[in-house]
Amino acid sequence: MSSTETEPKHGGDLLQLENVTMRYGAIAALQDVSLGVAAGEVVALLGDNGAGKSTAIKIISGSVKPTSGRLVFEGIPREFESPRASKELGIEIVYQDLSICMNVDVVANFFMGRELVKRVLGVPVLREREMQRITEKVMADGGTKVKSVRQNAEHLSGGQRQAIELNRFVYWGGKLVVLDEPFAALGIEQVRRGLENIRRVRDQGLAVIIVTHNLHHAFQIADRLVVFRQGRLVLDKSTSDCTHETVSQAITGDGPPVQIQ
Ligand SMILES: Nc1ncnc2c1ncn2[C@@H]1O[C@H](COP(=O)(O)OP(=O)(O)OP(=O)(O)O)[C@@H](O)[C@H]1O
Repeated sequence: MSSTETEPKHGGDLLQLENVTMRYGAIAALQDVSLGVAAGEVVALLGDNGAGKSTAIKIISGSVKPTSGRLVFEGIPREFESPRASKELGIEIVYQDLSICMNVDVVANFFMGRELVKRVLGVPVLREREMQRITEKVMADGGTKVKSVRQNAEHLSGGQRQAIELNRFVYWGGKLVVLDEPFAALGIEQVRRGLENIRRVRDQGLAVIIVTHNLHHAFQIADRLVVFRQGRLVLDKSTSDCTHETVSQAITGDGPPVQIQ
């Protein structure tokens, strides 16, 4: 009897993990996982501690290589040999606040790395005023208000910092963003704004993966819910076809076995 409940494969035209297994010695962090993500879709990855969620996003980001299986991005099998390689393809992993630099302003955060690389390569760089203008415009287009883009990021709220991440991602031509526990440190109003930010980038045709332990948030924002348990993918369904109960049962393995497809 199978304990996996999946629907006919969804989308998946942007990123596909095909039969991916990841072993750490005797531990199988992921076992034969196949998962697709389409452009314009929000997918929530759920599962108890140690279920394999972080391993999945590490593989997508190129931080670790799977023991076996294939990654296909935009229809082409890829070797994601490094986080930089996946970034160049338009894949961004956002760990809680980690990629925002607190002691510089919003403009610097917005252009961090990118303009610096150009400078090193000797490519003409944007003037400071032009960078400020672009930052202001992209933040305004993204519906994010900050008092001044010359403020240090440390003076911004968690929600505003998250908005910088997403706006920056859109501006630099990102295609798939992975948000690891995006609402963990946010208050109710900030979560509401965060959900709006995510809907906006999704509506712009980007793919979003959210890793979360919060079922309520997953139901609010995700088009699809994917549950891992002990390294296996045990549920992959449209959110509208799930209930809190069925998802909780898939996470814990309690209750009647899920339906075989
Ligand atoms: N570098 C590693 N070396 C050995 N075992 C690892 C390593 N990374 C992860 N594991 C193991 O792989 C399994 C899956 O871990 P993973 O971090 O992917 O789970 P998770 O679903 O993200 O959990 P959490 O919600 O607690 O972050 C766990 O049993 C974990 O102990």
